[in-house]
Amino acid sequence: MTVPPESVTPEFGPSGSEPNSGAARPAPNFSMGLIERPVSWVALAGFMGTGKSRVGWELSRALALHFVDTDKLITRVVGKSIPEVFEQEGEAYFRACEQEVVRRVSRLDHAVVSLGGGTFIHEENRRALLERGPVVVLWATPETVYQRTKHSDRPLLATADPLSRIRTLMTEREPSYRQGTIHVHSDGRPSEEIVEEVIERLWDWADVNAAWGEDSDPSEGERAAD
Ligand SMILES: Nc1ncnc2c1ncn2[C@@H]1O[C@H](COP(=O)(O)OP(=O)(O)O)[C@@H](O)[C@H]1O
Ligand SMILES: O=C(O)C1=C[C@@H](OP(=O)(O)O)[C@@H](O)[C@H](O)C1
Ligand SMILES: [Mg+2]
Repeated sequence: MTVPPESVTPEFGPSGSEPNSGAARPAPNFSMGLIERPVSWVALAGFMGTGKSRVGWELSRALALHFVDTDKLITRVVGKSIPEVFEQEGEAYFRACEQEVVRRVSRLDHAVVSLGGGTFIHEENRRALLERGPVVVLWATPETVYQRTKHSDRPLLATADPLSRIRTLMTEREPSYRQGTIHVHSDGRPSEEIVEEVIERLWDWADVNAAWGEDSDPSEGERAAD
């Protein structure tokens, strides 16, 4: 499976109204052809509706990195929407696709990777991602998730009582999400503010990594020539 060029485009928003086009965008640190960024690879995990796709896209713009949304990549490769994949191929097939995509995105560089809500639950995925680099987990209350997803077509929430489903699934998955590297709350906050916090926390993470002498990525926490 190759990574198609479409995978670097956002999955939301009409053209001309990209979420990060406003003045509040964190200033990218460009100077004399050098880009200052805390990391050159980062993944976003968390429950459905916490903002992984949106924040990931905005973060990729702020850090001048490619953007990959694993759900988008699966729909491109399989040629079906996520609800169609679930309905026609089954959830197990979708999870197998996710595993393959995780293997591939773990080998990428210069990328922000937004995962699907279930991707980080699978232990093998979690291990591969955490070995590759920092995984930022976005959090939101069940009520926020419900408000943000109620008009969407997420197959796991297509039930008579989606809020109860959200609560149950979130409780089940919480121990896995807790294993992320950095945790950021998204309730009641504009995405620009979340992106700013994520970048600050990534700098802190990169500083600590550098202090411990880890050098899995030579551009982390340094000025990287691009
Ligand atoms: N911080 C936020 N504030 C308000 N709405 C948001 C925020 N983050 C995301 N959204 C909106 O919530 C919905 C779900 O966001 P999305 O990025 O698709 O979440 P995920 O990828 O985690 O499922 C989208 O309509 C998105 O625009
Ligand atoms: O939580 C999950 O298991 C899922 C989350 C979805 O992604 P988002 O978290 O981006 O909505 C998508 O991968 C699929 O519907 C399954
Ligand atoms: Mg998403």
